Amino acid sequence: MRLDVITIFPAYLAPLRESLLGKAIADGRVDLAVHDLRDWATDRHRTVDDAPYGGGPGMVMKPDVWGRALDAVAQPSSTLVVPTPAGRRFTQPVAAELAGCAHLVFACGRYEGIDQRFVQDAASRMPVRELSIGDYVLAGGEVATMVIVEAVTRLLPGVLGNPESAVQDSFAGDLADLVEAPSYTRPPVYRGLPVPAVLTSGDHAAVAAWRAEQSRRRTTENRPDLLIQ
Ligand SMILES: Nc1nc2cc(Br)ccc2s1
Repeated sequence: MRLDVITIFPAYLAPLRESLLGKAIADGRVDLAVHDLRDWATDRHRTVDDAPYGGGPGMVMKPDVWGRALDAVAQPSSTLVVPTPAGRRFTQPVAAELAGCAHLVFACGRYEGIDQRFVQDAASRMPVRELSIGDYVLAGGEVATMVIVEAVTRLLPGVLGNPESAVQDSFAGDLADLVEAPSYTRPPVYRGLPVPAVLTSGDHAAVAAWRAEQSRRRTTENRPDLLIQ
């Protein structure tokens, strides 16, 4: 998979080269390039924004600068991902879908967002996914891009140390609409708190049943919205 990220704060994306994704890049499983949007600005001030038509607070990012940037990195197999609070919800199934893409281009908006004509024009020549990572507003799309990139690339073959982990994730595979059961490891007693006895019983069927019940209990307590579908 190739990832191109376009942003006015390239340094913000530095953490993507750490940990699992950093190893996937070193192993050649993922190609990552981060680009400074201002490289495609045409004036000496490298301007990327302007006042909003129709009035209102803040500034809007210019479509022409974004259009030139996308033209420079796009390939026939590209999918454009635009993190935005106004987008469709980014979920584990969406992460799995994006993990099947050959090339993802991330457009990190700032200010009041990107002129919609950039998205409209891009959609005439490639798949475009406007995605929300949650019902809150960040200062820009960079953090949302890192969330999406991590959720997607951990699903790629060979990136996760133990691919079984992805099957037992919350919201995925066996737990499609449930959160995962709580996890425990040594010591057997921590500050007077023992590990649930079933987990040291050696009875795999009992452990599986207990975990399924714990997933249902936790989902009911923390995410009842997942049960109404
Ligand atoms: N939750 C999110 N907030 C924002 C803000 C901007 Br500005 C750009 C993208 C996103 S995604």
